[in-house]
Amino acid sequence: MSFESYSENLLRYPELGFSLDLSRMDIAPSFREEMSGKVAKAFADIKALEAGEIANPDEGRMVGHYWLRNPALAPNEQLRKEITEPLAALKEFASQVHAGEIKAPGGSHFQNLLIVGIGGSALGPQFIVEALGSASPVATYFFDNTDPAGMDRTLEEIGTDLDKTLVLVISKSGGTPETRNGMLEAKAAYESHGLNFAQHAVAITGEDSKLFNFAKSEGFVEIFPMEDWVGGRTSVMSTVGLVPMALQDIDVDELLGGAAAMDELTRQESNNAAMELALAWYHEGNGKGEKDMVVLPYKDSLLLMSKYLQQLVMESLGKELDLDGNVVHQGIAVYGNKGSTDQHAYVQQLRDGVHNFFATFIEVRKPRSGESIEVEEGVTSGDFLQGFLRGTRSALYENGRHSVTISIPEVTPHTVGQLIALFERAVSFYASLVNINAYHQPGVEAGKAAAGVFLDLLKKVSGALADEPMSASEIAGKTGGDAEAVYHCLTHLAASGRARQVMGATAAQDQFAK
Ligand SMILES: O=P(O)(O)OC[C@H]1O[C@](O)(CO)[C@@H](O)[C@@H]1O
Repeated sequence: MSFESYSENLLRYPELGFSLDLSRMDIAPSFREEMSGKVAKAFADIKALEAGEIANPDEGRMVGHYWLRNPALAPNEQLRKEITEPLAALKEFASQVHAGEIKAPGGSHFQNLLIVGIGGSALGPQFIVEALGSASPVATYFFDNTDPAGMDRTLEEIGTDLDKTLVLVISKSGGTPETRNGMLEAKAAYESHGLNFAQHAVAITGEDSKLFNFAKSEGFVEIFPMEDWVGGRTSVMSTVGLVPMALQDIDVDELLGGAAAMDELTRQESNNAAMELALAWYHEGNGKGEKDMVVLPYKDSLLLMSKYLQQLVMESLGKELDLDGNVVHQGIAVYGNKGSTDQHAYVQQLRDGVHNFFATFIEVRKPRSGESIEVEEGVTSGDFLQGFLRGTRSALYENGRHSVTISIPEVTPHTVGQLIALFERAVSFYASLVNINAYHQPGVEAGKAAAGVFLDLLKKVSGALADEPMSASEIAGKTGGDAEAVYHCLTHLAASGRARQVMGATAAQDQFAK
């Protein structure tokens, strides 16, 4: 590839030190021409969304995450207040915690945070603390699952410091079972140490949700609001992400400022990094997600970026129906870890194996804050990191595998804000290009409903166990439900010490008793 061609395909925002290199995507100039109608519609759509249109028609909701970093954009005064008042309150709360004006009931400063949440109510805070929290005055722990062993492990890590640990229970809906369970497990742990849970707990949730009412009645230290016009996966710049950030002493204004700057630059109709990224995704996957997105940040602190983007992209774009009700089965699969570590894991397949992906390299130009030693004559560890990034990009391209390279000067609240905004806006644009609603998640409900069916059956199966051993089919005869579903309940009860299992030659011949 000629240098001219690289240069023509390198989009730069010099004021941010940001660039987006699309040269290795091999997009013919005619493609933009072909897409011009869809692109014009996507610009009109995002304008309407930012003006407060019901952009999430299924849920009848506005989509307001772009207002969070520019409240002046919000369509009315009430909405502006819903952004600015909690922002001022959370900063004040964090400064009171840091000053020891709000402290643990025993009199110590809060030294730890335990964040209880899942999906969009955990991934943003997890990504942020990993990227920016190295100098934080508090240690942060998470319950982001209903795995009892995982919670036990986290509690063991906190150890005897539970009395100095502030719990943030985060749930927009306030009714997510995993989060409810995590909160109840945390409460039980506090009580087993003779501590009052509510006096160590803060809720971040929608007004009048189950969690809101629980927090009110128990007397939590504080409740921060979460508005229905902010989706979980785009909530990191709402109270969901900013309360933890402020407590971790990470500059929230810088994060918001970085996002606002990227928003502004990606409102323009030319030199628009978010639109170019969305078009590149469309081109690569034929507008049908035929290629997976492999995210490779060459910086350890951005390790969780692929996980964060996985939810943002896959929950937003993975849809069965388009906005006209046609079955489209849209989506883009996202996975990744970090470079150059993955060079020694799956890059072998990327280079030589099944060709079902494109790579997204994230380059952080500044290697480290201090001086570097030479690991070989004239060469530092950072030179190696850069060498591996450049080398992998070239090696992939030589074998016909495309890549995008996003470059930022260093990992700061401002640049992380830019990256989040870039991908949020690329998702908004891509959703318009393929005509889907990026802001609902009907598929998640199917799994939740099925889990409810399992739990109901589990209770019946547990009640039907007797001293006399029976097979799964015999128990199914008493409880209803199909024998396989009953069998899964029985093996789970046996594994958790609530049933006895006598193995037969086959699953159908296994016997179960009380
Ligand atoms: O904040 P909540 O309501 O607990 O929801 C947690 C997550 O669950 C989902 O609704 C579905 O996975 C996500 O969209 C959301 O971020």
